[in-house]
Amino acid sequence: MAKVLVSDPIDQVGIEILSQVAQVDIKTGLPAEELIKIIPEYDALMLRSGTRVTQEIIEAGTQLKIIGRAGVGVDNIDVPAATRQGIIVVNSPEGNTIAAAEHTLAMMLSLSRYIPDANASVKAGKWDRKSYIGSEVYKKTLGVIGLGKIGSHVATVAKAMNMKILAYDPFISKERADRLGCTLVDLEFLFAEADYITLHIPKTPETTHLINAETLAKMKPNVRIINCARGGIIDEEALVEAIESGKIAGAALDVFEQEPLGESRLRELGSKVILTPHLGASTEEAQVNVAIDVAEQIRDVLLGLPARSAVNIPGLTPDVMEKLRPYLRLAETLGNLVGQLAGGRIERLTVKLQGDLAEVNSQPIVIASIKGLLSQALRERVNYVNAAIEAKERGIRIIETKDASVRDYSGSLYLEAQGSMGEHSVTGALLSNGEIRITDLDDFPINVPPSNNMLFTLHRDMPGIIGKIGSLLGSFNVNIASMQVGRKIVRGDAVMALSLDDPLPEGLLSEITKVAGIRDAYTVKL
Ligand SMILES: NC(=O)c1ccc[n+]([C@@H]2O[C@H](COP(=O)([O-])OP(=O)(O)OC[C@H]3O[C@@H](n4cnc5c(N)ncnc54)[C@H](O)[C@@H]3O)[C@@H](O)[C@H]2O)c1
Ligand SMILES: O=C(O)CC[C@@H](O)C(=O)O
Repeated sequence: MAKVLVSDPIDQVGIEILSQVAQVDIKTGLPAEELIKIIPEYDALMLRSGTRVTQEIIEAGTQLKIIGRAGVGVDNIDVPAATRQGIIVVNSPEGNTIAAAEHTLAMMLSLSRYIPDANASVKAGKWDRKSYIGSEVYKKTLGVIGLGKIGSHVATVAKAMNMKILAYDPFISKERADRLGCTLVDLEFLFAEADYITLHIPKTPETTHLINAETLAKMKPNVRIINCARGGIIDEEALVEAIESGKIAGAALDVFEQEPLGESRLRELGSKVILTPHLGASTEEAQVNVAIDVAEQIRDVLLGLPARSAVNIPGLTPDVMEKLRPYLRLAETLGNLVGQLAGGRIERLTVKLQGDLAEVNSQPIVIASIKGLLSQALRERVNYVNAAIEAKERGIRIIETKDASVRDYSGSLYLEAQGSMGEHSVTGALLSNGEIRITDLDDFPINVPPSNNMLFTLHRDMPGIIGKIGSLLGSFNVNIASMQVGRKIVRGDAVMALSLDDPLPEGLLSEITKVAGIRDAYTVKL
């Protein structure tokens, strides 16, 4: 039975889903060394933001097939390291959107009305109504940085509170911003105009310390900043100075450069600052949503099904995957075949989807073709996750084309590879019963099923040559299962495709190439 390690607190509903297919061990708060020690025995790892999945942990996870992040941000997982190792990383892109957006709005209102401090004061026995004169958000300007899922919901609710919304997001269209009632602006304008600034962007090299001494200096003195996105987008030192010196009015932070927050001057800024311990996703509803979303994906992957929200492979719904599965098999088989014909060092692979196949999502088929192409070199190390990256690292140029006008079969796949043994092409199609047929080799029409041991020859179309090859194979006790010849013109060049019951013995291939009229011969294992 597969084994899943749950390394952060996850809602019970997720554990129940995982338990349908795996032994589930819940071990939260493990130090990194401990995790490295035990990870080799697990097929899957499920976590929240509390576990940092480093390259070292990933490399130790030799059995790992999937890492599931019960939440959105995967910045606590070394995704490139997982991709290199062929491990799928999945998340829950929408499960906690509302929770994080509502936390943001709660922070904005609490900051404006000093609610945490006023509450603490009453609980301390006081009745102080003078110290907590707040300000309204009504008719104020909210600057939303990052108009994705959470930013959009924040903007929609803030709009209903009659706030004017400015948004900065270089990847969002004006039409989408218009539909949300937001004005897309550049950062300089947003900094200069906003009374509240809220961050809803991922932490990337470009967004790290986006809010720093220089950008803080461009803001209004009454501005209040809310960060429920990721620690490190704000330079905390610079923020503390700006609040202390009165350059800005305050900040509400749910996320920090270091989590848990250690010693920090942020704690000393009184009612101008609200701090919560990364609670954006902490609602019952969100925790159920993300637990179900991610546990289901882990379960499916352990059952050999696709994941719907993989961050490092194309996400495919099970019904689309079901339809594509026979074509993925076709692509892998042809990739493997053309890779062996073209030789070890492949420089280029062209993948052409023809006929009805030109209508489907090509990305998985291209990836399957690459997987097949690299399978001789990498064996089980290559999979759908790392095939593209492995090809890139080997400098293989991938060209993808489509031609809906090819109508030999309802859909066919053409692969052409340039490698150390020259350029070769193969075409294949599926019969109505799902069987694969190789329908073309180096532009010669044939019609053969793939088999474990195959022999292909390029020869002159002349009497006796087929018999000679047959006798030669017979003299080495190799049984022929099927044989097909393809030619374009009579007595011109032709190809012969043979399925063999036995592998070709050492030395036989060079004997075959010596037969008069044979130009080339290739043996292939599929
Ligand atoms: N506090 C929490 O518990 C909590 C919960 C959920 C999500 N989050 C975080 O909130 C953030 C937003 O999540 P989401 O689900 O809305 O993500 P999303 O992907 O839907 O939206 C992110 C938006 O940021 C934009 N963006 C990317 N780089 C940008 C840049 N340099 N400048 C401006 N915009 C940029 C993207 O175009 C996108 O529209 C993420 O960092 C996520 O990790 C935090
Ligand atoms: O796990 C959590 O509670 C935080 C989740 C949040 O930061 C996310 O990115 O989804």
